[in-house]
Amino acid sequence: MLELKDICYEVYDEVLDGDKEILNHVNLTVKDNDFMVITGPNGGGKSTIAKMIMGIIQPTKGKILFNGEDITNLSITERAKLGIGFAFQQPVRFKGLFVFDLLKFAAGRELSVDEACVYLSEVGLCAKDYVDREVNGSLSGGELKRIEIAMLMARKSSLSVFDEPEAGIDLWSFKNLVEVFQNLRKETSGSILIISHQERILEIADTIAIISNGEIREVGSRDEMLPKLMEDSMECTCLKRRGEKHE
Ligand SMILES: Nc1ncnc2c1ncn2[C@@H]1O[C@H](COP(=O)(O)OP(=O)(O)OP(=O)(O)O)[C@@H](O)[C@H]1O
Repeated sequence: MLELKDICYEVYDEVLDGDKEILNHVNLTVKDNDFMVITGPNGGGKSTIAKMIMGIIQPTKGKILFNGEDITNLSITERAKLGIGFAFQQPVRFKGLFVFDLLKFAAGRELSVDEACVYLSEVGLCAKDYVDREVNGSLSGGELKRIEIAMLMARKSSLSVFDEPEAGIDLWSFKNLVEVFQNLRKETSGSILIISHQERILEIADTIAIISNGEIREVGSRDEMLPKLMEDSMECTCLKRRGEKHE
């Protein structure tokens, strides 16, 4: 499905007055129908990988293959057409558009209001209050985040990438969010890649990858990786345990 091959990413850093290495020879494979969670300490390079998969930034070195096709130089739109969907850590506001329009565009087909309402309800929004809302500054960060997740549900991408879906979601709704991902997995035939620090999201993964300092440290099955992460979380703060606040 998705292969990152020897990916490096460098940016010019004014403070250093030189190149700063953000990703260092990253190799990672997301298999068909895999539910992978990438985790690791802040600043490790997780969002950078997500942005690279979507085509928002280009690697300095290396290749990205999607179903065997080299997509390294394809635009965001071209990748979306191939079936890669992305939910941002900080969702974008689209002034002048309404929630229903966004869901319809995301689905890429005719969508009834009833269907749109099902997606909104699934992400814990009272559908009748939101379907006609404009996607402007009046929506809170948490509301936008949920609308974005509903968009990916409507899109049914063959690869759905979520960057910290828990950010801005209150603890009350978080349990539902975990259920949303479990349902998404049951209902879609594609792969899911989630960037997360949350234990409860890691618990529903098939595969867990750990990245720190721009390098993949370890990749393995949930059963293999969770005990190690739990041990590490006693020593560091990279993993948020049950009941901890999501920021
Ligand atoms: N354009 C850039 N210029 C300079 N530094 C950058 C740039 N993009 C990313 N970085 C740095 O690269 C590192 C990795 O950033 P990234 O956002 O990928 O981390 P992350 O693992 O997603 O962190 P978090 O868990 O806090 O969201 C950080 O130290 C960040 O400051």
